[in-house]
Amino acid sequence: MKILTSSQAKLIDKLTIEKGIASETLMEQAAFSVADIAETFEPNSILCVVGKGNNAGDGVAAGRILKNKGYNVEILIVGDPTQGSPDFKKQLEIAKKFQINIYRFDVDEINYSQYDLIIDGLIGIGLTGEVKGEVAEAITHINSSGSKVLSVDVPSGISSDTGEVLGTAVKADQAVTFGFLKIGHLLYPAREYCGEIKVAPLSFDNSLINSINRELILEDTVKNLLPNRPEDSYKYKFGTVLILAGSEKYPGAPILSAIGAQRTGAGMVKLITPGDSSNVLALEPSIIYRSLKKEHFEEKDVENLKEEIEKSNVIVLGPGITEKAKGFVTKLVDTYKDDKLFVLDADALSILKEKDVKLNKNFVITPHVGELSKVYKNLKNDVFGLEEYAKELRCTIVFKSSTTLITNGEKTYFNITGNSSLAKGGSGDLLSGVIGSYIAQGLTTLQACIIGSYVIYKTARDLSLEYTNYSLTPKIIADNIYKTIQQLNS
Ligand SMILES: NC(=O)C1=CN([C@@H]2O[C@H](COP(=O)(O)OP(=O)(O)OC[C@H]3O[C@@H](n4cnc5c(N)ncnc54)[C@H](OP(=O)(O)O)[C@@H]3O)[C@@H](O)[C@H]2O)[C@@H](O)CC1
Ligand SMILES: [K+]
Repeated sequence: MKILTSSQAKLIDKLTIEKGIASETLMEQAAFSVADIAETFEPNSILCVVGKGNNAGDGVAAGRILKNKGYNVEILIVGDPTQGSPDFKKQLEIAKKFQINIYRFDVDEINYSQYDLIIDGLIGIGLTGEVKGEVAEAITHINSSGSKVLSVDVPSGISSDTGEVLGTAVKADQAVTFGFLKIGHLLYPAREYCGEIKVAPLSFDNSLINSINRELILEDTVKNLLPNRPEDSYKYKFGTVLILAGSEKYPGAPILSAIGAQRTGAGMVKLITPGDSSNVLALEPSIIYRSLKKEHFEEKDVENLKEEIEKSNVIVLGPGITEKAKGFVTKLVDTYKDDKLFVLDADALSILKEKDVKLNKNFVITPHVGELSKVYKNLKNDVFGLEEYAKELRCTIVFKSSTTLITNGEKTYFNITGNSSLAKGGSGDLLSGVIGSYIAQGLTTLQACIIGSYVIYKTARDLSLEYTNYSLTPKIIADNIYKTIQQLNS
């Protein structure tokens, strides 16, 4: 499912109209979908609260369709309708002919609570700046009405490009958008304001779809990425993952990475760690394990580990290493950046603090919000900034957040499969191992991040029904990864 910015949506709209599909036709289609979804609320009475742009046009047209079907519908206009968009004004003229009561926010007193359903057609993708004045007041009324709310396109007040609340926003039970999702639907806080999101079809010109470089990760996207596993194969065919992780202080993190790699199909998983993570063998004896018996990795270990490094396909570097291993990370990356594939996680990311650090397409980095803010800046709602950073570093970034973003600067994937069960120490360690495993099995770094994150997040989502988001742990997720792989393989 492709994801658009507001300007891409406007462009697709414009190009479709240029090909001869009238804007009225698109609006009628949009309004029909809004009306269809409104009916699922089984309302007796409906208030369409509209502004004066085309989002309002959709709202008025949906109201008229519902009125025509026999529902008790009224319309409330916020703003001066004489200043409205041409399509909005047209819809208003039509609505008048259907004997709908039309009120004005600045004139009429409305009891918002008397309606079972409010259709929010105040502002859609045309939002510019913070919501103020009458529109802000109307949003407050909608939110305190106690009525069900269906937002047209996006909840009014939500930025469709960042998911931020600009001033104030409508809290919807459902939002119906057209043709494609918008970035704003998928990021917090907007995800909480949208409620359930429906994507209704519209006769858009689809020739532009291939040029849209942002996409939501769905099961179908991932199914195609599951690496082939021919019967006639041997372990080296599925790659060797070398996990360089842990320290005396953090012996658990490398265990999770190693199990993650082993349980997702890598041919061989080697774990080398400074501390004592020997428990890994009790959990998964097939992992090759060695301890350097010291507090943390040191620069000279790069030379000591030469053989293991050179025999590996991909190196997962960072979980639990502490900042004391920085010299080791810098040397390892400098020495092998052109020859090996890398997944850099946790304290390995501290090398990004250095000025002018350049990675390359061999690298995946997996920062969470805090880690990225330390080495770069806070990009929580800034997809464009993240894409720029990936381009600058020339690598693939997995930005772990309530909506995880995966980008190489050219293409960006949104993962909304996870939940708060993953907001725990250890989830990231597990994920880094899984991504390493898929790279070892021959996927591109981008593909490995897509399937790797999906496998962990989907497993977590399914398990949290039983375990709850509180009690689910990365180890339990690791033990159940096979269930998600089974689903993908069916
Ligand atoms: N593919 C498509 O594109 C299709 C689009 N369609 C629909 O069109 C919608 C886009 O319509 P759009 O471009 O007319 O903009 P829209 O969302 O109505 O907002 C403009 C209005 O908001 C107001 N306003 C803005 N900022 C404000 C603020 N901070 N505070 C207060 N007011 C503010 C602004 O007021 P003004 O600044 O002009 O005074 C103006 O009146 C889209 O979301 C979808 O529903 C469908 O019909 C089918 C195909
Ligand atoms: K809206």
